[in-house]
Amino acid sequence: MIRFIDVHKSYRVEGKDIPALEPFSLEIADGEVFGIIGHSGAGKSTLIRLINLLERPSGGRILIGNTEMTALHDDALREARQGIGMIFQHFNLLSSQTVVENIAFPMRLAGNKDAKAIRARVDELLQRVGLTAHANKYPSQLSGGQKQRVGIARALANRPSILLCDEATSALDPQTTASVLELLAEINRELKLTIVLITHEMDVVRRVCDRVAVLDAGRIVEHGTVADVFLHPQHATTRRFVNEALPEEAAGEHLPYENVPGRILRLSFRGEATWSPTLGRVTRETGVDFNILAGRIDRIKDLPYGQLTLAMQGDNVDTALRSLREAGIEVEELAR
Ligand SMILES: Nc1ncnc2c1ncn2[C@@H]1O[C@H](COP(=O)(O)OP(=O)(O)OP(=O)(O)O)[C@@H](O)[C@H]1O
Repeated sequence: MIRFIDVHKSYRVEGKDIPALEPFSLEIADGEVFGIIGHSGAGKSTLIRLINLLERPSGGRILIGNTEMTALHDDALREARQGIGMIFQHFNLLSSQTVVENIAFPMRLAGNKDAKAIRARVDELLQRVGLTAHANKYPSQLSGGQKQRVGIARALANRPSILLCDEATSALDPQTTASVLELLAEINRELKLTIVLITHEMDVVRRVCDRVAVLDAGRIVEHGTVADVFLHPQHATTRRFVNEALPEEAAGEHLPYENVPGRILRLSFRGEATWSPTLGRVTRETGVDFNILAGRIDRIKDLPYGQLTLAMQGDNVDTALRSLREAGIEVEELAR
């Protein structure tokens, strides 16, 4: 578990303390993929760099497991950092070194002198990230997606339990982004390591994260499971991010309802409820009529979900809504 306890951070600029992160406490569980989303300048890089103490907090404590990171210095800190891998937006590879040498680098840095063992580990990592055929190339001979795969292999070299991803897909096209996110999800599943990623794209959060925190001007304004935050965003900033990831019409938020007869409802289905014919059953049983105004079916990580905006009419609408809720469908009334 990564724990931030009453942490805050200011930068000293020209003799003045400029706050970058307001005091916050946060827990990130072992084995989860945790996303931090925010606009430029919100404090994402600062927050993620606090975890491995690339930035020291101005106050508060940061713990990883039972180790208080904020109490460590020098050798102890260097050792603790070996348990934390990091990948970057611009990859940060050594341009004069081959793929193999780049991946071997952190093992050498950690004092490993067994060339055979290092090479065996590099080969294993090359296979994991799908770059075996590119082992002897230099970074300039690789595509952006391949460079990030080298970054991932290098970050995994010393078998960390935490992987930090600093805008790892921001420089990649959508298709390459999807394949790198799929690789991160696979690593999380198979190696059970904790992944903390920062991004300004809700779609990245939707594809791989279990939970998310929304940062706005140095404050965590909302956090929770991705499904909760995605389907019921509370804060204006979160709503903007969600709407960027979805065509707004699909959520049915701003349709001209005035001329539509009936009560305007938004139904959200999660998991198994997405596939079961509950709406048909309930409307048959209660004799209500409905008219679909907007809708979508998608996935949040591995969870299928659907949202339908509809107008419902009839004498038994309240009974129908009760039955839908009992069947695990969330019902919001948008207008009546
Ligand atoms: N080394 C520094 N010295 C002074 N101020 C800094 C420093 N690093 C960051 N800041 C300031 O702290 C605030 C948060 O910056 P941070 O880089 O953490 O945001 P971010 O959300 O990662 O933004 P971006 O997506 O643009 O990288 C900003 O106002 C920034 O100008």
